[in-house]
Amino acid sequence: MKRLLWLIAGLNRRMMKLLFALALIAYIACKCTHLSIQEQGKMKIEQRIDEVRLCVLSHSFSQKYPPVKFLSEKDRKRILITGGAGFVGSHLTDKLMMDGHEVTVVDNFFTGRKRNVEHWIGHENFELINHDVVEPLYIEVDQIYHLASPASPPNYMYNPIKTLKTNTIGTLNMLGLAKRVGARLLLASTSEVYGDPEVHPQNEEYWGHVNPIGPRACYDEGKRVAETMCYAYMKQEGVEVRVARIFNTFGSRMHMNDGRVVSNFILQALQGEPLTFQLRNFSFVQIQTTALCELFSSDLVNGLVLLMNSNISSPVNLGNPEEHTILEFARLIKSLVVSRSQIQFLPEAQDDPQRRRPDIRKAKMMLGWEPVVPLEEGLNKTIQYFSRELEHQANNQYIPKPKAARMKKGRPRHN
Ligand SMILES: O=c1ccn([C@@H]2O[C@H](COP(=O)(O)OP(=O)(O)O[C@H]3OC[C@@H](O)[C@H](O)[C@H]3O)[C@@H](O)[C@H]2O)c(=O)[nH]1
Repeated sequence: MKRLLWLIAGLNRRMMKLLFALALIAYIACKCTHLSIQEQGKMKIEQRIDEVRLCVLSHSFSQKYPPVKFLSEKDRKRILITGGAGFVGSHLTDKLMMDGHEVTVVDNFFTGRKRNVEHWIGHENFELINHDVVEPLYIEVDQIYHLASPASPPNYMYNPIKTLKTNTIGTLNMLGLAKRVGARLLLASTSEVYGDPEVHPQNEEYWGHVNPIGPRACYDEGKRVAETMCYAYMKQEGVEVRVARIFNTFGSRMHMNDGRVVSNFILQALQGEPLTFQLRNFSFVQIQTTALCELFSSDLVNGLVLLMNSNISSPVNLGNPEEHTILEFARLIKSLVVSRSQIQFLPEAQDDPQRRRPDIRKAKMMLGWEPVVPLEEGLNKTIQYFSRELEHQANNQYIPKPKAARMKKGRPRHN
């Protein structure tokens, strides 16, 4: 009996050990399975992140940018364009990007628009900064194209104090930057420094005829003092400067509300509105003879790049010397658009220059530059652009109205 009890006890011990071992295995197995579920989950998340990353990367690789030339480190420049999202600035951005440079666009989006440069966003050579040049800027660059300023009369007259600040403090800030980093600065000046000229055509030696207290003075005098600042920095601090005196320019990416004559006429013709022709007196002679010179934007951009990379530090006129009467412009635009719009004669605004035509002999001789785009071709491209813009706006339920040039009165906002 004793033996039997001992045998049972022995068996129980063995059973106990066996059971204990089984429990231990089960516990470990359970733990392991639990860990692997967690790990599997973690792996799954990591896998998902990798997939998304891959998707983003492949998207950015497959994103179509306009073709960009490859430039070696030595030839590739770091270029700042102030006002680079505007009408002229964005075309300049396109050219410099396609030439293979690194371009930083600075714009406060008063008249510039992201849409003008959105096709470069994400490109490794491109950067867009929302910044007002009235505030200092600290970046490393080799060249500065200083274009930031409203350029059309209704826009620069909208807030004259701001226009003055942009052209004075803004230019000082950019010249300070150029001095600090040893960059060359090109100022986008204007034919408006000649005011209402008493000589015709205007060459770069002419000092101008500007009313310092008139409605155009914020821009005219602002640009005149900007030029003065450039030459003070050149003489006193050795900053390399280039000054382009830009005459009337038109082209795609002009703002719908720009208010200059070509964009107004095109928009009015496309919308079947009367073409607003502004005149000092409505005599037959004036209607037939009031003349206009208009440069197409791609010609201007080529001139700006040639000037920047030249050794000419004195001012250079960039404009189209080909004169057409405003009536010719109106008729040509009407026929290209096939529009039934009438021509409406409006009284001329105060201080409008009577006649301006660039003498471009200096640019021809020293830069080998002259306009090459025929008027009709430039107008057709601009008309196509405005048609597309109108379509886009209509899809967004917004019908823009051309701005009646210089008729604006009232107290503008000041900041
Ligand atoms: O709707 C309009 C607008 C303008 N005009 C006339 O067209 C002529 C040109 O006017 P714009 O508004 O196009 O341009 P402005 O010549 O006055 O100024 C321009 O000149 C040089 C550039 O540097 C500047 O960007 C811009 O201010 C003026 O005689 C003006 O009275 C019209 O007949 N109808």
